[in-house]
This record gives sequence, structure tokens and C-alpha cells, in this order.
Amino acid sequence: MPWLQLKARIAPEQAELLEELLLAEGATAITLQDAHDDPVFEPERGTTPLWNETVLTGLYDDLEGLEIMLERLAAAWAETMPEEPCPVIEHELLADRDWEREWMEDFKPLRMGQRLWIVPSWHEPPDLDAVNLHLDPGLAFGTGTHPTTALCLEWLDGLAVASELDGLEVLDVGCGSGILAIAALKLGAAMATGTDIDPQALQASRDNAIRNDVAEHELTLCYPEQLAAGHRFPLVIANILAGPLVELAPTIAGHVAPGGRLALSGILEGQAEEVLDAYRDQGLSMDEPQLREGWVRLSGRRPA
Ligand SMILES: C[S@@+](CC[C@H](N)C(=O)[O-])C[C@H]1O[C@@H](n2cnc3c(N)ncnc32)[C@H](O)[C@@H]1O
Repeated sequence: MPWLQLKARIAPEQAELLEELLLAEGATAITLQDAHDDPVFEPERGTTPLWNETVLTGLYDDLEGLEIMLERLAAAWAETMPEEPCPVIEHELLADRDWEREWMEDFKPLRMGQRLWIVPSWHEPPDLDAVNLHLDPGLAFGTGTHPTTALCLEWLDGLAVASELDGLEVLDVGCGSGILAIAALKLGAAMATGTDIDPQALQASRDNAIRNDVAEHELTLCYPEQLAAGHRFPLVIANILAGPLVELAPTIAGHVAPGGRLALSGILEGQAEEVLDAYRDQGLSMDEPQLREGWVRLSGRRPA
């Protein structure tokens, strides 16, 4: 059976309204994607980074009445947001495919460093003797396919290979799918705490922890404000974009114990100096940046 797809490019702050309207018209699935890999990193200090434009698509199994549906959408938009013109909504007929399975087929097991494999939960691990992290990202960020995550996973794997992760307590700021916190545990850390501002990320992290037989006492998941300011960790990792990393430098650096290590990711090459300065100002000694596809991972240490 073919599908009808409606698609609009829209400002991120208007996406929620259009999503509601598409759902009200009976969309079977809604997808939100960044239009470009081009985030607005510095919207304003203290606010969550946004992307300039979002691509919103709705999928319908009812192919009849397209014109009427578009008219109803335009009328509902005008009623709710009369001051803004209704976005241009394109339509397309799509041949029948198993959309969910196609996405899953694109996500293959990935090797990170020497020991670690990220294995989609629907795949068999390619190497049973490796450290295999079984992952389903759900609605959260963090599959390992993005360079920012891969740089962090390789850093964790490198520490494990050098036996510098064993028994440590790790903080993962912006845990997303939980990929970094769970990888740290599987590579030898004793305990981990993951924080995120997004409830769906905390849920995905919880699900992935269960999927990987992580015991409840090994992984604490909470909102950032629930973590005690004085709680210091020998290893802190944060993959959350340059703006918030700079903004949160006193808080994030404040969690690094004397002699402890820090890794920061989500930083574009041109932003590395500003982030380095922010963490040097907090008393950390910082290493040479590591670069991948225009993204940078920074690491450093708090003197003992
Ligand atoms: C780029 S994703 C990283 C996910 C995962 N840690 C990884 O490496 O793939 C960034 C995550 O940080 C979260 N986040 C953004 N700002 C945050 C903040 N101020 N404190 C905690 N989490 C934050 C987002 O909700 C998102 O889940």
C-alpha cells in the first residue's frame, strides 16, 4: 500500500504546533529532523541550542482528500497562529516500505576503539569476546554514529585499555541514550551517574541500562539540578554542544575531583578555543583537541 507524505520546512519554535495539526489529521507517524547539520550554538547564554530549521514530515495511509486536508491544516494554522503565514506543505506519494525496519537496517554494529562495540539491540554482536553495548536509542540522541559520541567512546575505550577506568565513578552530563555512561560501566567503571534535561533521554538510558544488565545501584539517572553540587567524580564526560559547555563550565568543572579527568564533546573546530579557555579558567589543565569531521573532543585534568 502506498503512503501519502506531507512535508514542511519550518522554524523549530513552530514545529510543535504543526506536529499537533498533522497528528489531528490522522498522521500515522511524524518525523522531526534538523534541516541542516547547522545548529545555532549561541542562541543566548543559558538557553538550549536550537537548529535554524526543522523538517517535519507526517505519514498518512489515507490517500483520499488531500486537498481538503491541506485546506483544513491551513485554516487550523490561521486560527492558532494568525500572525504567522501557514508553512508551505509539500506532498508526495511514497511506495510501500517497512519504514521502521529500513531505519533499523541503517544502524549497524560499530566498533569503537579496541574493545568496544555498539550493537543495535536487534543485531547479533559481531564479536562475542568484545565489550558489547546493546543499544536502542529510542527518542534520545546517542547511537555512536555521530562523531561527537564516537570521539567520547574512543576516549573511554582508550582509558580502559590503559587500565585507567577500572573501579571509577563516572559522571555523564547530557546522557541522551545513556551510551557513554553504560559504555564506561561495561569497560570497567564501578558506578555512573547520567544527567539530562530531557525526560525521554532519562527513560532511554534506563531502558538501555536494563538491556545491558546494568544493576540499578550502578547507574543513577537524574535531572542536572538533582545532582549535588559538591559531588565530585574522578571522571566526568559531557557531550552537549559548545554554548552550554561554556555556560556550565563552573558546574561541570566543579564535579571533577582533584586528579580527576574530564572529556568534553559536541564542539565545532572553531569553538574549541572558547571552551578550552572556559575550563582553564576553572583550574583544569587541558590537552590538545582531537578532531573528527569538523567536531572536536577536548580532554583535561584537575591537578591533584
Ligand atoms: C549531543 S546529545 C549527547 C548524548 C550522548 N551523551 C552521546 O554522547 O551520544 C546531548 C544531550 O544533552 C542533553 N542536554 C542538553 N543540555 C543539557 C544540560 N544543560 N544538562 C544536561 N543535559 C543536557 C540533551 O537533552 C541531549 O540528550
